[in-house]
Amino acid sequence: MEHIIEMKNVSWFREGKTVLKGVNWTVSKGENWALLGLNGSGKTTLLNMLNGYIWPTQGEISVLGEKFGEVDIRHLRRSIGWVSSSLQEKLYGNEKAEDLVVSGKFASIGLYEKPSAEDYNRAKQLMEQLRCSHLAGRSYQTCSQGEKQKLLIARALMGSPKLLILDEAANGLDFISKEGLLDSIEELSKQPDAPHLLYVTHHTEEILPIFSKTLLIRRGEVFASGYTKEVLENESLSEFFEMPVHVLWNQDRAWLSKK
Ligand SMILES: Nc1ncnc2c1ncn2[C@@H]1O[C@H](COP(=O)(O)OP(=O)(O)OP(=O)(O)O)[C@@H](O)[C@H]1O
Repeated sequence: MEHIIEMKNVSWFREGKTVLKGVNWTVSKGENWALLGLNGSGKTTLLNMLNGYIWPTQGEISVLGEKFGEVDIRHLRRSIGWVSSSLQEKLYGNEKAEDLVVSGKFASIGLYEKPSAEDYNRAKQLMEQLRCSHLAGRSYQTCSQGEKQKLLIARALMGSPKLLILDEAANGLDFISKEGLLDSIEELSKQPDAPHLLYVTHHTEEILPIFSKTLLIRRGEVFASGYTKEVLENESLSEFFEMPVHVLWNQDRAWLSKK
């Protein structure tokens, strides 16, 4: 498999509206990408498409080397983790943190078996890796937003995905929790068995240096795509936001202000 994601001229029309238009995008093996766009730019639609929940009106999609239309999408989904603050927040309540993490193994294959001691060991390891092992024994609903995000990432990793989508993962987090989560994501990316990461965000400064490539999407079209350092610069971002902005690079992250 050469490409992790390949979209060729992908469009999606709905209710007389063009939601995605002529999207060409290739994620090659070994790359971690950020996806940046304003509200309503088409990010969620794109993610729904990658996961096969919606079908392109035009164009071709391959994910993990499997071409849509020729592959059993439910099978493919087992290899894709999708952590979304808005979607998954509502799903769990009383469950203990470690049970929630362990359940990721079964969620991805859509059946429930009694988890083995080995499964719990793996869950513990993942919680340690994400620096949230102190949450064992706590019920999910009593955890903070930042802690919940880490548990949901650990849960997604339990299914050993090859592609992990982090969808507005730092939404609603305070400064400390956000930086803590970003540190964990950076560490995760350095593990030998790390999945390919796709980090979806509204904020340039959340794009860590591990995301060497960035896709800018605006009004359903690819505005720019390429090396993060080249994409996140004054001229291109001012045009992207249709407002003069200044980018300050600090510790390899792009901090934005109005000019
Ligand atoms: N099923 C649908 N039918 C009609 N229009 C839709 C549908 N789904 C999305 N849209 C429209 O397509 C556009 C893109 O929506 P999408 O949710 O993909 O944006 P987004 O980038 O994820 O936004 P946000 O950052 O606010 O979550 C919006 O204008 C939205 O109203």
